[in-house]
Amino acid sequence: MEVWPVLSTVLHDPTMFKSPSVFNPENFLDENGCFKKNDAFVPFSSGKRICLGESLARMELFLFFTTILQSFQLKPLVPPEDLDPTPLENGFITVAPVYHLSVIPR
Ligand code: HEM
Repeated sequence: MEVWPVLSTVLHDPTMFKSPSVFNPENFLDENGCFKKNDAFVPFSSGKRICLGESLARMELFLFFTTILQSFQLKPLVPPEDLDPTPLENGFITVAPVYHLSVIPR
């Protein structure tokens, strides 16, 4: 028997996330605006087949984004309220929409 784990059902669980279908940092904040660990956030899976590269990926993402944010100011070309971050579906996976940014050295 084959078991296919479908992480998207866990990552979109309405009982675990305030707004599971939209990008909302409040999904990870408590009532005081402090970071709150959510056990349902398992993008690297869990158990025996958990991602072997999790700590490398987390380190890379941290270094990548902190380096960019320390060195540049990022500005959208349109008012932020006009941006729609809803992921695009291609029938198999969802992908982030394309954005154009102005990248200004600090
Ligand atoms: C943001 C980046 C990444 C995400 C979200 C991610 C996510 C995942 C997920 C969900 C699985 C489990 C797939 C399953 O259910 O079988 C997995 C497996 C795996 N990942 Fe990643 N991964 C990332 C980056 C990396 C990197 C950087 C490496 C290595 C340098 C890596 C190496 C692996 C390996 C070897 C497995 C297979 C583990 C096994 O089946 O025993 N991943 N990853």
